[in-house]
Amino acid sequence: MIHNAQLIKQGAEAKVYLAPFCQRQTIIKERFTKAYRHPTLDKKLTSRRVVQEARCLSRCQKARIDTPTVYMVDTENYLIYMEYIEGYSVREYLVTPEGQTESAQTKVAQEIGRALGLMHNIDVVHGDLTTSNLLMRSETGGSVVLIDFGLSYVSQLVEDKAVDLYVLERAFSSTHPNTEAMFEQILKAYGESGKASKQILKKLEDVRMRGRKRSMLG
Ligand SMILES: Nc1ncnc2c1ncn2[C@@H]1O[C@H](COP(=O)(O)OP(=O)(O)OP(=O)(O)O)[C@@H](O)[C@H]1O
Repeated sequence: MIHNAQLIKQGAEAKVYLAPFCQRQTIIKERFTKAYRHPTLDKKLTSRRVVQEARCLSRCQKARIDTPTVYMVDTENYLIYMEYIEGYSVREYLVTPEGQTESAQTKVAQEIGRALGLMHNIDVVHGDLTTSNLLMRSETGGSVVLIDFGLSYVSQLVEDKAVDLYVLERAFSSTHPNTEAMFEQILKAYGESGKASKQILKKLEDVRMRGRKRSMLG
């Protein structure tokens, strides 16, 4: 690992470091290999996931969706070097109500909805939308950046995109009480910026219904 790297998150699947690289602070995400898998298969699967994550990040960036710029991919060591976003997460923003105005919250919701609409337009499904995976750039006064494409993939399916939104809705309702109105604003902005967004929002109603049935059945 790079000299002076500081571990900032140790997850179940990856370690995330902050380290100087080419004279700037850089995020280095390192995926683990799994000891229980056959070594050859494991190498293949782990490097495939690294490539998939980097590809989805680059695909978003090409479409001008604010995501960390990928500087380098090292498939031998399962590393992605990417831009460090100085800022805070939407989760942190929402749990610190001081200084939050209604209009500022509306702006954040509109940016999230727009970013998700654009991402789904290019058929990227994030796969793990939570308020921790939405960062706000300090530099620009809090514009929204999408991060953690570790579970992302390319799909044209309306169902996959609706489930993506549903995952975020559940994250909002379980982590942030009284944010139903904000989530509605996210969906409104999403509806205005996505190509097939009306169809996807319709599908979201079915996905919600299934979710409710499942929780009723326990
Ligand atoms: N580009 C970035 N800029 C700033 N902070 C970042 C960046 N990427 C990740 N982080 C920080 O590191 C944390 C963990 O990163 P990430 O969510 O990508 O990893 P993970 O959840 O462990 O990975 P995965 O879900 O792919 O297994 C984030 O919540 C965020 O705080």
